[in-house]
Amino acid sequence: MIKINNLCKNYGDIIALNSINVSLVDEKLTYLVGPNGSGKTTLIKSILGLIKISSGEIFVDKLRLNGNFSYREKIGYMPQVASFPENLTVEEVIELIKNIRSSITNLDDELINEFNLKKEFNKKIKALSGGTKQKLNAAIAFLFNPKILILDEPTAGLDPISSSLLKDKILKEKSKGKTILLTSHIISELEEVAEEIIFICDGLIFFSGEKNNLISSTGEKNLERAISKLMREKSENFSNGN
Ligand SMILES: Nc1ncnc2c1ncn2[C@@H]1O[C@H](COP(=O)(O)OP(=O)(O)OP(=O)(O)O)[C@@H](O)[C@H]1O
Repeated sequence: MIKINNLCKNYGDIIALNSINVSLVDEKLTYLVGPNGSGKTTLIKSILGLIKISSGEIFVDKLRLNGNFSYREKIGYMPQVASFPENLTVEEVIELIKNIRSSITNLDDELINEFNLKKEFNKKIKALSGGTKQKLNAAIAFLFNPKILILDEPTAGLDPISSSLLKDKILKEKSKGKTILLTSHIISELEEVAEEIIFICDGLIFFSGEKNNLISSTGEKNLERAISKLMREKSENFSNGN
């Protein structure tokens, strides 16, 4: 469904993505993991067409991305930090986005209800707490029933109850056959939901495959320890100049 060939992205002298080749497995939940500054958000933004890639190809449902953004209708995106118009109310923001995507009618307002967002409907965005803004961000990502979900640090800033509600929703959508890509630094929190892992470091992909294969290849007992081991190895290699 999403296939990436030789993707490079430079920001001036910084090589954020260095000839990446990777595919997302359809109907699975892929966990994109790597240290700070490794290229995760750049990869996500490349798939979404939010940045201009330096070279390479990205295919979504066999369609090569070439400046036509209609494919984005298939994707629900939850950015790391949402930027909604500060002077609109929560309800106005939801209505605005519904109007923009008016062709999609089978809306999924489950998270709006689960997060009890209706009680915040009359508040302006600038008056929301960080966690409530994050709940709105999540609710909008799921609202249009997309077949692909891209979630950048989805549980960051959420209290434990809201975080569990969101994890349950992610699992529910996965069981319906959605393809999900998510990032998080809190590995233990999302270990249970992950099936496939992409490990990225310094713009290079060092592992892409099943979670259990990664754990067994490192000889560790869980994903958190396996990823920590990989990160330590990579940082030692870089400091040794390898
Ligand atoms: N707009 C930009 N201009 C210049 N450099 C950028 C820009 N965005 C990202 N970078 C650089 O690209 C590299 C990859 O950044 P990216 O945000 O993709 O990392 P990340 O893995 O998402 O990090 P984090 O886990 O901290 O969110 C970093 O070196 C970063 O400083």
